[in-house]
Amino acid sequence: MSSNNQNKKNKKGQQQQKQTSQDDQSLEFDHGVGSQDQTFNSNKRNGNQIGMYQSRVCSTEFIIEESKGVANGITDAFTLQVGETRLQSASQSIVQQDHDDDEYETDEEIKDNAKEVIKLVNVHKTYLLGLEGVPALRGVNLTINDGEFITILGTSGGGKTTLLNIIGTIDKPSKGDVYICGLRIKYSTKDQLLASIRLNKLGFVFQTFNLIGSLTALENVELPMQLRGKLSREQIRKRAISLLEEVSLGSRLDHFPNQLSGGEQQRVTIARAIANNPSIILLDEPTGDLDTRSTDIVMKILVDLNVKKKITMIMVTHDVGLKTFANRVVRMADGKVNKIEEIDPVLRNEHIRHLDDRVRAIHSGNQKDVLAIREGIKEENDETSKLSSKTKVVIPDNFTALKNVSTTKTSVRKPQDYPVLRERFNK
Ligand SMILES: Nc1ncnc2c1ncn2[C@@H]1O[C@H](COP(=O)(O)OP(=O)(O)OP(=O)(O)O)[C@@H](O)[C@H]1O
Repeated sequence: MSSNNQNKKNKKGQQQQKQTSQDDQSLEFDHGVGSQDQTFNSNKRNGNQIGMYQSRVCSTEFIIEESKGVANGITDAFTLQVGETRLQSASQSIVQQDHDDDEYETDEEIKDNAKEVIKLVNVHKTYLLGLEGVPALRGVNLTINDGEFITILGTSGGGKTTLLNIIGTIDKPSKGDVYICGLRIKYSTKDQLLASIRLNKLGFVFQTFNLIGSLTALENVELPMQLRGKLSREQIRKRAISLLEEVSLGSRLDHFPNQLSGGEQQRVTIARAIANNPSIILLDEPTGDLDTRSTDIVMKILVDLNVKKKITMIMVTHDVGLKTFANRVVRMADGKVNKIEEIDPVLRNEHIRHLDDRVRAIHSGNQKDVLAIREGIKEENDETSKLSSKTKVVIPDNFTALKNVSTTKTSVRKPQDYPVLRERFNK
């Protein structure tokens, strides 16, 4: 597109905005990622003024309602509502938008940043510990494109989690610019707006699963959809079931987190994370508590979400073996990005193919195949098999208790099997 056309488009966009009943009112956003394609429109629906913020890769819908009894200037006369959650004091998030033609970027720049979903420019984060400041990030610059899989590796205390929290809007930078889907996050950005971004744009998966213990797997997955308030009860239930089926937990819907293994809990967390169709999933050590088998299953789900559904993945991990599932590896130390490594696509595809083979073998129950396929540890496998052929477990005669151990299969227990839960389940 020529810059003339772009300028015309921008001007037209500005005129259209001026013609709306929300003349000159817009969500606050600065010109950052994909700014040339950001639009703000509003129209009336069911008596509510609906605002739609849209960039090339993201969109967020808001209900703007004239609030009652507030008349201190036009920017104070609105309350921002997202889904069912009325967001108070959002008037400060709705400010004058005055685009000047010269604020738009050139065609070259448009091509360059068309797919950026995250951009951090000289980001600092200092935590206050008593009277002392703890510098966690010291000038981080990073751009992540739509659909990329990024792994963040680095030294302990290097700032990986802090960086993830800032990208996830859980924390705000002390200094520097953060753009998420084109929206600029500042220290002054209202918590309500951040909550809306989290609910609509981001999915989270943590090492510790963070499932709500008193809710079943199904209820945990339903929760973000209920908070968002866009689907009916039936639609939410149907989608939650299908998401759990997608992560092979269709038979465990009514199970509580403490009745699931670590790997299964993590799969529930992933189903919950994708419930609202996020553009980006943030993962902090998602396989940190899992054995290799569960790690493979979880990684296969994550890689599929990235490759097939084009969801951007940003994963903090200590497991160097996982780095080849990413497009790029960001290495952090002392609060800085000290290296960014591109993974050769051929190598990445090969590793993904090996992963597919291993997971297929796991599902077919052939653990021997899984070990044989596991690349990079072949020699170790050889050592292990030598060891296992030599090593014999001898049970001493006087250990009768062990000799009489029953070898019947462990049955899967349902909530009804637990007296404490039976009452709740039958309600
Ligand atoms: N809430 C906090 N208050 C004070 N200091 C903090 C806080 N969170 C993190 N820090 C400090 O910030 C620095 C970066 O911590 P961060 O957790 O981001 O590192 P990390 O790379 O994720 O470490 P690890 O790999 O050990 O999890 C560390 O020095 C840490 O002690």
